[in-house]
Amino acid sequence: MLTETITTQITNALKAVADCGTVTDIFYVACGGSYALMLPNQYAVERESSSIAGQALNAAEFKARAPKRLGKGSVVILCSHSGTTPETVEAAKIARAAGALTISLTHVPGSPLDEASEHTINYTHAPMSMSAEHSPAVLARLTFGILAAREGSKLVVDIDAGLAKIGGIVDKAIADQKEAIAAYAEAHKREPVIYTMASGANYGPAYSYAICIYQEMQWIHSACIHAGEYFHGPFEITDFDVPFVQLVGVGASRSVDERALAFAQKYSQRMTVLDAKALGVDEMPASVAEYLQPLVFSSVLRAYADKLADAKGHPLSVRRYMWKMEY
Ligand SMILES: N[C@@H]1[C@@H](O)[C@H](O)[C@@H](COP(=O)(O)O)O[C@@H]1O
Repeated sequence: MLTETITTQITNALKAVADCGTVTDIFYVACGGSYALMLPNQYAVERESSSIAGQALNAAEFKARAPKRLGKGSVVILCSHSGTTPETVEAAKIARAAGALTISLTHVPGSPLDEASEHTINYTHAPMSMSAEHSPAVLARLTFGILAAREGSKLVVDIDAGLAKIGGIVDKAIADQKEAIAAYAEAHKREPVIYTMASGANYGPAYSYAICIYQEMQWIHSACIHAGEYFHGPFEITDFDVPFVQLVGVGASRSVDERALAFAQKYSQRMTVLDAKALGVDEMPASVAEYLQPLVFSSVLRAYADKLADAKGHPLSVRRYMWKMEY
């Protein structure tokens, strides 16, 4: 059941996009886990739009890079869960000053990001579940809503149909994976290093898992390896005892994932493989499954993270520096 507020907020933001004289660029700007949510949207714009360029940038990089194309023809979509990350708030101010239309996602109404942006969407937050009102779903609705408004794309209809099913798909996938999740947590609770690997739209959730779950929340050394880049450096660290979590997606980049998996499985005995097909992603319309699969992966991966945190006795909420030290 969609709440009136979130749908109205999205509708109002999309109306503003439709009313713009021209839209040549969408900049997706955020930090950390919120930035990772943007990456599948950049991917979708690159795959589907003939007239709009999509670019996802860390908010500090957005300020430093000062894209020359930023201006009246730009829509800048920002996200900060807390609404307080200074780089993201400043990016909203920079975007507005440049004449861009700013649309922000935050969980906290009245937060500095909310105040700094023309349009705000206050999404639902409930890890290990998914709905059309969770932040990555809101981003997909915005991205495909913009493509509908500016280019007449019909895919937003399929996005809505996919999102109507996504809660059930995620619940079933997590239930089906219960034993695999428990086995993974036991087998990895003392690992000092775990790599993640993915490509295409799934690079975002794999990146988020490496930096937010392993590094930030579990203090495990990690890096996210792009499956296509694996053969151009990273594969040299592969060994029988080196653990990887690999996401194998549906859609255009699946062959990139499969090539990396075939090699990694030959030399590592520590591969944890999550295949979108086994997670029920194919139940969504084929036209958009590759754009919505990150929502399934991120929810299932969160279930893996929760169990690992339990097995390690290291709660996901513990930080040494974040929100405690000056940075
Ligand atoms: N895992 C994320 C971090 O990566 C991020 O830096 C921080 C602030 O993010 P936000 O701007 O979304 O509040 O929150 C979370 O802990």
